[in-house]
Amino acid sequence: MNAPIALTAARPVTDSVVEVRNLDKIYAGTVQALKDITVDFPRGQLTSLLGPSGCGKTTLLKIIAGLLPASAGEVRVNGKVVSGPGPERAFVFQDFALMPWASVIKNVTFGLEMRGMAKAEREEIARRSIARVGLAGFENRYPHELSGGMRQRVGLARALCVDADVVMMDEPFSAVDEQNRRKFQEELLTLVAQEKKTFIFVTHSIEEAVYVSDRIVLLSPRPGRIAEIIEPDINRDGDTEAIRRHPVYLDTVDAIWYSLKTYLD
Ligand SMILES: Nc1ncnc2c1ncn2[C@@H]1O[C@H](COP(=O)(O)OP(=O)(O)OP(=O)(O)O)[C@@H](O)[C@H]1O
Repeated sequence: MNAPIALTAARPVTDSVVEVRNLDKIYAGTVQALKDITVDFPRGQLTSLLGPSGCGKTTLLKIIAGLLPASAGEVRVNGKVVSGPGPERAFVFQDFALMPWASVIKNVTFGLEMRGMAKAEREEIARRSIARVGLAGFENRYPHELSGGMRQRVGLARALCVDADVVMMDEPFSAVDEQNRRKFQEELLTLVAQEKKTFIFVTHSIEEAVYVSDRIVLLSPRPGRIAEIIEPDINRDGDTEAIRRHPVYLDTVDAIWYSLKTYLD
């Protein structure tokens, strides 16, 4: 079988927020999760990390977040070497990591409270970000009173309210049903356009990556290496529903599937 189309190769990055250089990760001295990863994340864009299960997507994201040390190589954010978490980076966890005993607003203000911000100011900021993710009116509810999709929004509101340059999301839509997943993907596009932040998004769904990403970093199976970097040439300014029927969307999904399939054969 021939590849359906050539993938649109990425252009060189001129303004990167995050620079990853020659990164290796070896767990417990034996499991090589990542090998010689060098990649740039352009400012204001959404970049997806895509690849088969176990290829090191979460590992790479956590190293960029400063939650996990690299075994070799380095990450720079706005030119500064990462040695731990920092206020310019926010992380949305796969399970949203909400505090079950705390209300929505308390969960959202947590990061600001850690920074020592006064209560009135942090609550005002939190209310704004809760509204931005469509949860106005739910400030005093508790996580167990919310659906999976709403909990996901709380996790996102918490990441937005710390006003980080870089928002990292680890499979944020994996716990919601297909209909909500589509809705969130559309909302994410609006958010990326409005927020002018740099988003790094982990997914193992090819369709999702092509739908939401300006740039897709395709990783090979473990040890994860950069297989390809793709920039789907899709205009995302207009009707978000139309993207899924766009010939470039369909061809790019096919071409990535073909590319990943070579690893499975
Ligand atoms: N703490 C750990 N100790 C040892 N090995 C680990 C550890 N964490 C992850 N690994 C291994 O490293 C590899 C990469 O894991 P990682 O979770 O980054 O992959 P992933 O691409 O995010 O996977 P998935 O799509 O299934 O979430 C896997 O083989 C995993 O088993």
